[in-house]
Amino acid sequence: MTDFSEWFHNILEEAEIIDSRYPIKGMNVWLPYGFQLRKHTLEILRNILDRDHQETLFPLLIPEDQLEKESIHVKGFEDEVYWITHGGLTKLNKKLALRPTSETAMYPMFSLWIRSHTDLPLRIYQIVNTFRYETKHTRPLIRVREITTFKEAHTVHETMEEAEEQVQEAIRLYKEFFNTIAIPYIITKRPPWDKFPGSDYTIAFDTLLPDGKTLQIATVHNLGQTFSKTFNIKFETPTGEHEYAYQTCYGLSDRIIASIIAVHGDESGLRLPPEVAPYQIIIVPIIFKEETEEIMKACEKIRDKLKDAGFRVKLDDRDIRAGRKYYEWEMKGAPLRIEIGPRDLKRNVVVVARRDTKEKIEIKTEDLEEETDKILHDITRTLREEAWKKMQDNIRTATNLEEAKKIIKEKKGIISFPWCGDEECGKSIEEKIKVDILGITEAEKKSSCINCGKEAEHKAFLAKTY
Ligand SMILES: Nc1ncnc2c1ncn2[C@@H]1O[C@H](COS(=O)(=O)NC(=O)[C@@H](N)CS)[C@@H](O)[C@H]1O
Ligand SMILES: [Mg+2]
Ligand SMILES: [Zn+2]
Repeated sequence: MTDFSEWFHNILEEAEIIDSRYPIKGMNVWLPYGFQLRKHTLEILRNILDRDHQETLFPLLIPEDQLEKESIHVKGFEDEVYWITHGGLTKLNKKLALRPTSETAMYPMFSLWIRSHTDLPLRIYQIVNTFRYETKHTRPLIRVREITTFKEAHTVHETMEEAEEQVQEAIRLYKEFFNTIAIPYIITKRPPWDKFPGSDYTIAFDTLLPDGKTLQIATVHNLGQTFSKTFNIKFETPTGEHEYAYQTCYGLSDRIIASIIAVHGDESGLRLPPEVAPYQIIIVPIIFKEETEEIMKACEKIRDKLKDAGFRVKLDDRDIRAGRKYYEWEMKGAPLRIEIGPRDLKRNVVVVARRDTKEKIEIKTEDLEEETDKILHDITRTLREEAWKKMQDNIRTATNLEEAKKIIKEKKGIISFPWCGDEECGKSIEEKIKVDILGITEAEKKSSCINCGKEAEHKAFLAKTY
């Protein structure tokens, strides 16, 4: 893990997550094993969202005049939009954009759908690919040009209070999601210069990667009435007036998979939380010439029993050395491995090896389902606690710029500091010590700003970021 970037790129290939040899920069192929990891991750996300959102699907292409309606929004994306100019040999009379995000695809339709307060609140989401011509260094899963797993939720409300409540609800459901996949986060309100283009404000979830840089893994935006005024999303109130609606949107992307890989990985490769692992249990027969038949029978019986109990289990019966199998499934992050040899068979036990702690446990065969379930839950808890501790051990406080500079130079990580909140002061901090201000959290006891000395009513965080 000395060179995280190298480790990350290698493991994506070795664990067969994606193939980045596709001949367009920033666009990659999901390989079957990686696709299953993505599929199980999205299942968890959908189960959470489907409680009070409805899933939809909008067209990929956005007419130029629609994309450009909201001036601040389009300004924020103008250098990232991919354009389509031809249909076959025919030049299109107006360019079509590949959605970089779908506000301008959705909101003209919302304007048609929403007439009365009885049509509100509207809460929809889609999980699609979006396209951003990223000019900064692209990196698989972390900064891609085709964002293949872009979950965007968009909500419409009668009042600002309801929109505020929806922002809090989005934060709650993201916390539940990240806790389920054992990813730690810090939540801050982005500085005004870093909020989503066209939004009133942006709340962001950042996690810390092993190289001490933070990754923005989800964002929640309060859009106020900016887009409803631009796209004429109005509703008739119970007393017959016509009001512009209040909106929010919240998104996450392939970076979720990047964080599962990066945060939980170790020298031997991936360590996947059982909730998302393509295989939760790998059975490896320990074969000795004379008793092959019996061993295989016992393994198949145990595989069927665990499958019936609802686990994702694979019997690795390839004709290769057991040690090769151990290496491979440790590298691919399978949470549990079950070894069954002649001695175990005689004593009616199996040996279970945990991927998170690498400890081996002997379990009576008849207790296997119950014990497996307990151990898998314990693996998620262990991964979550370890990841939270690693992140919290790397949040340090600086009371002056020199201190902040020193910590960033030596350790990177996240730095909490008192900040006045002024834009030019914030920008000068970013300039002076080459960091990004992640944002502010709830106001803390008054102190003086790390940079300008004025009264600081914010506790802010800064870090080197992706
Ligand atoms: N080039 C990229 N590659 C991978 N993930 C990205 C990229 N750009 C943004 N993301 C992720 O996508 C999330 C949502 O993007 S966003 O611009 O912040 N927000 C939106 O687009 C809103 N419309 C959310 S519905 C970000 O928080 C970030 O985690
Ligand atoms: Mg961007
Ligand atoms: Zn200041």
